[in-house]
Amino acid sequence: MRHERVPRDDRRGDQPSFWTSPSDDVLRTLGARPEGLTSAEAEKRLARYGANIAVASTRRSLVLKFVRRLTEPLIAILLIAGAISGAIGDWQSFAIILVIVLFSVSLDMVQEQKAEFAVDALKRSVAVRASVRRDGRTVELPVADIVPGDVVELHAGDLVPADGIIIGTRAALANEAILTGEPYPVEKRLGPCDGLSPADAFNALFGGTSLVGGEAVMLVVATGGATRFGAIAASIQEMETPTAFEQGVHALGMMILRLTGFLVLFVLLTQLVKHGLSLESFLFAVALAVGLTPELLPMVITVTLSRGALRMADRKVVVKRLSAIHDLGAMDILCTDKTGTLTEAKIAHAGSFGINGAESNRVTELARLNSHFASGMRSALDDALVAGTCVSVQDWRHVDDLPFDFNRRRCSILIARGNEHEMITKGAPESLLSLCSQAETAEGAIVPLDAPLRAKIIDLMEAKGREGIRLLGVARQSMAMDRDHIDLTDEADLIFVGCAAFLDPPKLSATKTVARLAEAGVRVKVISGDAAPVVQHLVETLKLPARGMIAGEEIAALGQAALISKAKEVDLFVRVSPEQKSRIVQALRSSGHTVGFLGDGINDAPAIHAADVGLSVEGGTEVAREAADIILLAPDLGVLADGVAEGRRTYANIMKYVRMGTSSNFGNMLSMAFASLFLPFLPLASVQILLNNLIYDFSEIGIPFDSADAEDLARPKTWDMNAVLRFTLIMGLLSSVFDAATFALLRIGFNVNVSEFRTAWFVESIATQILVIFIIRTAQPFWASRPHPVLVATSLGALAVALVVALTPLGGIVGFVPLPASILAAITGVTLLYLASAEALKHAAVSPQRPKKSA
Ligand SMILES: Nc1ncnc2c1ncn2[C@@H]1O[C@H](COP(=O)(O)OP(=O)(O)OP(=O)(O)O)[C@@H](O)[C@H]1O
Ligand SMILES: [Mg+2]
Repeated sequence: MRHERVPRDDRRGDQPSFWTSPSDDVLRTLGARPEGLTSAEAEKRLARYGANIAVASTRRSLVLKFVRRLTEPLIAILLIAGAISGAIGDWQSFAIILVIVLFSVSLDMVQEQKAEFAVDALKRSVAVRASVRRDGRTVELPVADIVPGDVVELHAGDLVPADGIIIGTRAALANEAILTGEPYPVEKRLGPCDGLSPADAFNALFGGTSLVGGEAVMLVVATGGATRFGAIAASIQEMETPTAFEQGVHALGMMILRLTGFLVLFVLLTQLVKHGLSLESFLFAVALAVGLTPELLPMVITVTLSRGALRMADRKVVVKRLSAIHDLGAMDILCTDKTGTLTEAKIAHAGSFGINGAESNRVTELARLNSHFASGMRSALDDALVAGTCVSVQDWRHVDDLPFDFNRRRCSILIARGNEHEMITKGAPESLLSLCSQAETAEGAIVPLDAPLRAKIIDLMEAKGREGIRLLGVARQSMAMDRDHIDLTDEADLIFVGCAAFLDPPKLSATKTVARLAEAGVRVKVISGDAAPVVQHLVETLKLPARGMIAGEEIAALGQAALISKAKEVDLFVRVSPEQKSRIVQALRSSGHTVGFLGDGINDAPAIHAADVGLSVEGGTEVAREAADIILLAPDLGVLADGVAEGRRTYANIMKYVRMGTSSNFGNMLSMAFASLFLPFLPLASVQILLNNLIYDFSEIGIPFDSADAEDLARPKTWDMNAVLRFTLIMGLLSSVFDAATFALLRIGFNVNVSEFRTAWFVESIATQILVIFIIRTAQPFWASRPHPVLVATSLGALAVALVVALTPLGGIVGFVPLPASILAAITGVTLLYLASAEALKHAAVSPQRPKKSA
């Protein structure tokens, strides 16, 4: 086996400032070649350096997860208490506790694990890939497979997959904001570089940054955890900030936890005072705490969201950040860019016109030369231009160019032919026109660009725009022969030649989608870099219900406060820069809206990042897809409206758990406190409480499958703590009243003994807890909304198991006794009465959510 020369240190590179060495030296140290590694070499290196993943996954193995759950304080105490009872001879309790605990812990875990696996597979399907030279060819590989020594080809819009040194470049511009905070792109060129600081390293690219212009070939020096900034970058990208909804659920969980703590202490104290210290009452208190803690909520949220993600995947929507599903359901404003989302992005060059409005080959020729020689970011407009043949490309030689950027909205090239030296600029026509002082006529004469001519050209452009034709202005200037470079000051005093025209058919599915969204309470706003007439025409063609328009120029003059009020009123934003896109999103968010942003370009990435829910499309640039939380695989926008419905359905189902959990927990707490005060014995043995908890958990497995009522899907929904508290108080009190009635009935009415009491109480408690789901899962009368068969099966199945355990000789193991028919009949009566009261009271408990104020 050939020994490979590779850097010694596996983790943090022993090449602290690799960019200070000449690239040949770096190639040699890495045992690499400009044409790339072979697959065999790469495989060896992968084994040695590990996958190129900046932050090792925190996902634990199944066994570790299991152990971690068993060592959670409550479960641990329970197991110890169980062991003590085993030690003093009550081995039966010990065995039962052990079985129940193991069973319920595995039940949660298996569900969670299954869901996570499925979602991980989905995420991998949209993972970032990179073009790598291997075996003398360029192949697309998952970023994780990249190793030191690899040669990676990068284009504008790509993410830089690892740290490396540039060995080839064409006007590469990198955005390193994620590392340096500097929003403006920095130029990258060949080295070596003297500066020791990475900020000086003009010849290096760093993992986590992105290429926003030009092209670069990079030799990978460090991967994964060894990258200079990779770890930071990845943690920024991967950070899942909890949504308002998750925070709400968490706050609620904490509140229940504290109440449970109080209650358990209270029960322990009353037992202590009444009966002195006993293992039994201690076990009872612990079992109670286990039963009452909302330990299932996190698992429930994961499982419900994962199921939501899987269902969305069926509709060709991949969810990268699970909690984005909530945001999608809560979203009340969707911002979208134009090309590729509202249009087909099948851009075709549809001729050109000169200053008199007549068809002009000259303009087309100049535009094509510009597209051909421009080295920066290429847009679909360039592709459309160079798709046609340009006769004179061969004659010209590239001298210099000023790449495109989204703030100038133009690019210039300097080319030479014989003794000609020409600068050609193309870009957003109205701003290009303002840089011109002369114009070229169809006959080739240069005339002054006076006010009437200027007005005529503007009229011409607006007329084309109103027909939905996109335009790029073309201007030129002859330069002195000794000029070998151009800079921004040269973009002045130009000669206007005309405009190239483009067509991009509107996406007809957008009309229906926007209508569906509007019906669902989501307002759509278009945020485009294009000109006002084009956007206006598109909006009219698609019959979008949009009002008001504002241009980037005006936005630049607005303070944030003014923008906040303006952004709410206006639906169309034109000629906006990438920074303005994200400013608009932030303004909308700060006025209380939940904002989505759908875009595909480099210029959309900041806004996608700034939104509550960032959306991109399969064909979008890598940076946009990386910034997005959700990626639409199908070009049809209809999936978006489906996604919103799915988000709301998921929300509705989680609310079912929350309601079930809070009302029964709160009710049980009150009842237990009450029982331990007034009963001469414990209302349930500890194993019975655990069994109750287990069966109840099982009954809820079906909830993520459940369908939601049309009412739940109609409006954006957000977490409302007051509504939850209101529900908890009303429904919790109701269940306590019925518990108290059952106590009284059993003790006074039937004068039962301890075992009979516990059996009857167990049956009543589990039946009411399980069956009430059919009442509270819908705001309609329960018979009007049909539950999902899986939910029916798990609920009734769990109830059947509970009844079998309690009412057959099997129950003897956990201390149950057969009940006389009269008691059974009475319990059935109480349960039915409870369900009827719950049905009657639920409208008061579920206060209808206040509709969010619309924009
Ligand atoms: N290759 C190019 N050369 C010169 N100018 C360009 C080029 N690409 C785009 N422009 C100019 O920059 C403007 C903004 O670019 P672009 O249309 O991609 O922005 P956007 O915000 O993504 O718009 P959209 O809503 O259409 O997706 C264009 O309208 C055009 O005037
Ligand atoms: Mg765009």
